Amino acid sequence: MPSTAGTNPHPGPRPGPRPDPGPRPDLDPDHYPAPRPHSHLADRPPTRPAVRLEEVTRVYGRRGQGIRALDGVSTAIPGGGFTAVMGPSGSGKSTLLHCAAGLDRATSGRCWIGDTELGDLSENQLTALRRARIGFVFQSFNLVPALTVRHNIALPLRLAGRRVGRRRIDEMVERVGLAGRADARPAQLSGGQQQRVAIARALITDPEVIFGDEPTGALDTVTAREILTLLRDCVVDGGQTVVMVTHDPVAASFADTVLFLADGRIADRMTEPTAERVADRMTRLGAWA
Ligand SMILES: Nc1ncnc2c1ncn2[C@@H]1O[C@H](COP(=O)(O)OP(=O)(O)OP(=O)(O)O)[C@@H](O)[C@H]1O
Repeated sequence: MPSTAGTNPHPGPRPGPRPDPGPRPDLDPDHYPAPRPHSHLADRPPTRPAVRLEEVTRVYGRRGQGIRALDGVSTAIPGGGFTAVMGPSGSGKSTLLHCAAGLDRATSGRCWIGDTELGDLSENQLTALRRARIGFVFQSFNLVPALTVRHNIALPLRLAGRRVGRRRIDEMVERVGLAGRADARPAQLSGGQQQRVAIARALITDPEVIFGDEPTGALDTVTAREILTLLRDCVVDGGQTVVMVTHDPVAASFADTVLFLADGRIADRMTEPTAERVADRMTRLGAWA
């Protein structure tokens, strides 16, 4: 999906009323229809947080003297919801994702997946937790080129020493819309199909949380919408929790909640987002100045 950064007609905050810039083609609902209504959470009883951060800081550099990428972030992400994380470049989105997912250690503060505090875990325990309870989807797909679709999807089960049931893999292949392509290798698939494999691989262990770092960043608009719909289906139909970093307001509009980061802090939180409201909030954060 092309970033909206280069086409934003409202560069940076400015004093006084803004002139009407006319419609943004990338936010035109006919061009890019809105996702399903954000109503499914309202029908459910409140769930315990799937991910929780308490006063988390992450400072890069020697002896904590360097860049403060996260600066006292506290948030609870509900289970069974779709949360997008947005913010200007360098605001700490990836760092937040990495700390929350146990790919990086916070400098101070505490992070939980469910009831498990990550700071209490050894490296081996953290690796085991990631394999069993977390799925990842990246912008660059990160598939193993030599392995078929089926074997890529089965990989997390093999790494965790779990049984690989052929029927389960085939069901997963079908669920992500790749029936008939199970024996293909990644190079024989389109970008969107490769991301479907990556999502199936993330889902195969039935993880508590799927973290996505710009999962649609390398895809065209139509394919991105298909992938976002698939992720949303994981939440609405599968009861999964998805946390996704994105730069794209339209992608964020597929989420139930958007967290906005600025300078390593949570600057705002929006429920039932629309692309227009998200774009407006990002503009006011100075994201596209
Ligand atoms: N390994 C690292 N070493 C030093 N500084 C880092 C490291 N990783 C990130 N940073 C710095 O931490 C800050 C936050 O980076 P981060 O990648 O989390 O931001 P981001 O919001 O994801 O940015 P982008 O949207 O550009 O991907 C930035 O100033 C970045 O330069």
